[in-house]
Amino acid sequence: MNAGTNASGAPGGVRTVVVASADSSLRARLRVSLTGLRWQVREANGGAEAMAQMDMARPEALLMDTWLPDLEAGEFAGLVRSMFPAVDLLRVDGAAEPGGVRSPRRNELLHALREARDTGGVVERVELEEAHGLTVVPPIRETRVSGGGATAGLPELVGESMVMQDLGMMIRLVAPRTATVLIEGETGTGKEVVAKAVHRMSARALKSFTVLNCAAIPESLLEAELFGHTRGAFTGAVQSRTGRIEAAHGGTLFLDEIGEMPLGLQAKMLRFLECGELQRVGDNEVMRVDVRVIAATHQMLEKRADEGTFRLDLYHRLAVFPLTVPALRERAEDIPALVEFFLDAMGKDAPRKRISARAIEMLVEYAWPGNVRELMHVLERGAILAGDRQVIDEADIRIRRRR
Ligand SMILES: Nc1ncnc2c1ncn2[C@@H]1O[C@H](COP(=O)(O)OP(=O)(O)OP(=O)(O)O)[C@@H](O)[C@H]1O
Repeated sequence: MNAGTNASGAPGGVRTVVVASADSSLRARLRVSLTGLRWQVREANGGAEAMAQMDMARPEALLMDTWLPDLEAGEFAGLVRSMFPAVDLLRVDGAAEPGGVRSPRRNELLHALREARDTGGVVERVELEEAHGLTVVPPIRETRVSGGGATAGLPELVGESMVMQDLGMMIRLVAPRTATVLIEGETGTGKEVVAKAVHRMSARALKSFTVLNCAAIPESLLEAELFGHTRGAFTGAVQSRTGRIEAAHGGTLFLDEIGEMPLGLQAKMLRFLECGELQRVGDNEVMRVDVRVIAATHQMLEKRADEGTFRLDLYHRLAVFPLTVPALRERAEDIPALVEFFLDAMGKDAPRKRISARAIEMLVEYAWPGNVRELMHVLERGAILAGDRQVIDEADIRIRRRR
């Protein structure tokens, strides 16, 4: 990211402003006023899109609505402050976010805001909505919301702990962009769930989500599996084959256990990530494909890179936007919600079971080395052990060791 710069990327020194609002008529009015004042306007209908615009356009100022559909406004403002400290951040109600820089042309921005309001702006919009019983734009909330907060819109990711809310917010920020994502976390924490969520919330959502587990394929076959091969390229290659990268064209490729990729193949992967070009094994022809890569690892890749067992350049290329999925023991408060989620899921095939308070206590106290996957299996086993009883109790919970 081009964090911390406000040098306008626009030609000829034209100043750029990003307008972040879900209200298209407000954006249109602001565009008219600001263009008249010789500002180049970049519009965004939510926080994630605004971050992408800021990254590309390096604006001098950001005008943000007091409510955004995807990110809590106070949190969004905090993120902008930390990533783009030199940007003048103003709310559309004319209030400046405290503590930030002031654009030399702040007065022009305030003038444009006033004009936009006078021509059917914020105040009238609220009045109109109230009069018609429509949703009223809520005031800016500076505190973190729980239950429907940052993980709202991510139904596949159960958990409302702070760490999961932070993760939810990062997912929503990166999803609409093309950046490569590296997901780190212990085994069973939900790295694949996170990768799918990034894909689902991206513009590629209707295209394929292709998974390749680098640890599950023998080293000798991995290159051909990823890049494809021509007929006769190697012994046993009786016909040509499309690789997973090519097959994922237009969509997302999820490379699980990327740390297991052999060093030689890492160089080829880096070339692909840098220029989007690939060659099938045994082929001279170069193909261009458009694939977003999301990689995951349970290993400390940076440490592996320092030790020389993983290419440092590939690590940096993958980790353009790193996401860390927290271990379950770091968010034990999510366990009751996860338990209900899994009991609901199991209740689709068999009578839905409940769980006793003491059993929940045991689950909350346990350290979960296998994370969410282990929790799911412990519950499945508990449900079987409970037999005809409707309630899973302490005796049905078989866990290997306590904290
Ligand atoms: N936050 C979550 N909410 C609901 N289900 C989850 C969550 N996290 C993980 N799961 C479930 O737990 C199981 C393991 O998740 P997943 O396969 O994504 O983990 P992983 O980190 O990719 O594992 P590995 O390191 O073994 O590849 C899956 O069945 C997944 O659906």
